[in-house]
This record gives sequence, structure tokens and C-alpha cells, in this order.
Amino acid sequence: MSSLMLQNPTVLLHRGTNRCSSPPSDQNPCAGGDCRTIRFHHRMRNLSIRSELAADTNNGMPKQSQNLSFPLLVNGCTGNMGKEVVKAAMNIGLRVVPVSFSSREGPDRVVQVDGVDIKIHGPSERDDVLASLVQQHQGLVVVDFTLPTAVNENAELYCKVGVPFVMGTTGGDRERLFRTVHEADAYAVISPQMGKPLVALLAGFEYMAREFPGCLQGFIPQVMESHQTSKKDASGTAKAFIKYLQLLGVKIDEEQINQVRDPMMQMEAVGVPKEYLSAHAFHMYNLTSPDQTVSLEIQHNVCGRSMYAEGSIDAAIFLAKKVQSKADKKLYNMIDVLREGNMR
Ligand SMILES: NC(=O)C1=CN([C@@H]2O[C@H](COP(=O)(O)OP(=O)(O)OC[C@H]3O[C@@H](n4cnc5c(N)ncnc54)[C@H](O)[C@@H]3O)[C@@H](O)[C@H]2O)C=CC1
Ligand SMILES: O=C(O)C1=N[C@H](C(=O)O)C[C@H](O)C1
Repeated sequence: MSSLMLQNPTVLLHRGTNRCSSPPSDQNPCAGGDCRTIRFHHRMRNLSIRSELAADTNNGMPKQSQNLSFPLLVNGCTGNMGKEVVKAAMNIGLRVVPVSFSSREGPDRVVQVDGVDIKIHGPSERDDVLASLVQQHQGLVVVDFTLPTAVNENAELYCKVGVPFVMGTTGGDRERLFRTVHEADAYAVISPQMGKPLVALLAGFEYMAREFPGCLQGFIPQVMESHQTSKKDASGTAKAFIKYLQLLGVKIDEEQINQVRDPMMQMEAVGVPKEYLSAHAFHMYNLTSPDQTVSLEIQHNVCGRSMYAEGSIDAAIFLAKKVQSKADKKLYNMIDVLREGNMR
């Protein structure tokens, strides 16, 4: 068990200071100088979240009994999304448990996010540490942004210790993932895409597929996605779109996704701005009618990661509310989160 936990088991982090000492980022555009605008922005967001949560009727439960200031643990704080989610959580005053996990062993590992130390535990400590945190922090929710190789084991761990979780990580064995959650009857939000505009676009395709199955019968598909070279798997978002395209009658499978990972090609052929080579997600779906007289093109291009981090926090808030209200339905996707008006 971690020394941090033994010495200070209830330490939780708030980012409520008046001074911004952090460098500029997607989340924090103030350049360490005049922070009034960003502080105002953070405060307004904080207030709007709190009032939104307070306004919830929660199936007739008294509003005061909804302690929605739940603790959040972000898994994968060694990675890019993990850090981004911690920043987004602290920006709105959510309590972040300063612990995260890793696939590698190593004593006394710490990562810093916005000046906050987060203790990293390896696989041998993971189960005990998480079980103990679940006991210490009532209402704990985990957000997972790790790697495709970790998806299934992590979900199994969250189910074993009984902690609700948001799974933003793509890949792994998705059937096994859903089976794990279903069999454990666990609370979870699982989605390869956390960004509000894209969740809405996916919802549009879900609608099309439900209402007009087969309407793109025979259309010839081309799917291209470009991500930073460190991305290990094919786009989970593209895979989700492909499921809808299949229902619309398009003959396509995931193997046909053209993954662009070469930075030169990303800049020259895809049009990715140089400064976003290390953090972008560009997608293009091209569908041509069998006689080649009609073509449809859907494109979504995202630079940076803040959109996903914001959406993950929305998902965590949504899930905390579901747990508190003891909702019968337990497994959700981001369309559920959007549908209930839970995305800011
Ligand atoms: N759902 C969504 O909207 C989005 C999903 N993603 C997905 O999230 C995942 C992470 O993305 P990035 O942060 O960009 O990758 P990254 O490579 O920057 O970070 C992943 C981190 O997870 C760590 N890790 C590996 N195994 C672990 C384990 N068992 N426990 C804890 N940590 C472990 C790695 O050491 C690494 O530091 C990817 O699958 C990516 O596709 C990324 C952005 C948005
Ligand atoms: O790894 C990423 O960066 C992203 N992963 C998700 C995916 O695979 O669809 C979402 C977005 O494309 C960014």
C-alpha cells in the first residue's frame, strides 16, 4: 500500500487558488500573467455545474441528499488524456484523488499535473490500493484513459472492487469489456468518443441507421483517420461509425480503415497543422454510389484533447448521479449522457 495513502489517506485536491502559475495549454490559455479572465471562466463553469446538479430532482429524493461533489480518480495519469482530464476536473473544483496506476512497477513514482503530485502504483499494488480507496472515498468514480492493452484488465478490476467507471480508452476486446460490465452489474459509461459535437454526430448516424436501414446499399466506402504517431490502435470513433454504415447497407469492415500515422503525410496530405501533430484526430468517410454519380463525404477534425476531457467529466458527473439515484440502468454510452442534457 502506498505511503501516501497511509500518511494522508483522505487528501483530495482542489484547484481553487487565485493565481495561475501553470504554463498556457488547451485548458488554460492564460500565459501565467493576467489570469482574471480564465479565473472568471472557471468560476462560471463551476457555478453552472453546481447549480445544474442542485436543480436535479433525482427521482423525488431531497436535493440536499445528493452529495454530487464526488471524488474522482483518473487512471492513466502518466499519459496525455489522463493529465488533461485531471486538469479539467480541477478547473471545475471536482475532488481528484491524487493516485493513478501504471502497467510498470517502480517505487515512489509521481507525476505532476498542474503542479499537483499524483502517486503512481504498479500492477502489484493496484488491486489493494484501489480497494482501499473505494473504502475511503465514498462515491468514488474512475475515469480510464490508458491503452488498448489495459482496457479489459482495468474494467475487470473496477468491477471487482465495485467502483463505477468511465471508460474512454479505445480498443481491447470490446465484447469482453461489455460482458464484464454486464455480468458484474456495474455502473459504467463506455465510449470511444467523448466530444460533444461528435457524440451528436454519432447520435445522428444512430438515428439514420434505425430509421433508414439499408438506405446506402451498395455505396462504396473509403475511411481514413489520422492521429498522433503514438496512437496504438485504429480509431475507435471510426469503428463506431462503421457499425452504423453497415446498418445503412454499406459493405465495410474495420480492417478497411486507412490509418495515417506518418507526420509528413499528416501535414501534406491530410492538412494537420504542424503544432497539432502530437494531438489530433482527423477523420474522413467517403461514400460513393454504385454508379459513381453520388458521393457523400463526412469529415470531422479535432485538434488538441480538451474536448474529450470535458466530455469525460460530463460523463463522470452523469454517472455519479446515476449511482446516487440507484438507477436501474447501469451501462451507458455518451449518447445517453448527451440525451439527458448532461454535456455542458
Ligand atoms: N474516448 C475518447 O474520446 C478518447 C479516447 N482516447 C483513447 O484513450 C486512450 C489513451 O490515450 P492517450 O492518453 O492519448 O494515450 P497515452 O499513450 O498518452 O497515455 C496512455 C497511458 O496509459 C498508461 N498505461 C498503460 N497501461 C496502463 C495500465 N494498465 N494502468 C494505468 N496506466 C496504463 C501508459 O503508460 C500511458 O502513459 C487511447 O486508447 C485513446 O485512443 C483518447 C482521446 C479521446
Ligand atoms: O487516441 C486518440 O487521440 C483518440 N482516440 C479516440 C478514438 O480512437 O476514436 C477518439 C479520438 O479520435 C482521439
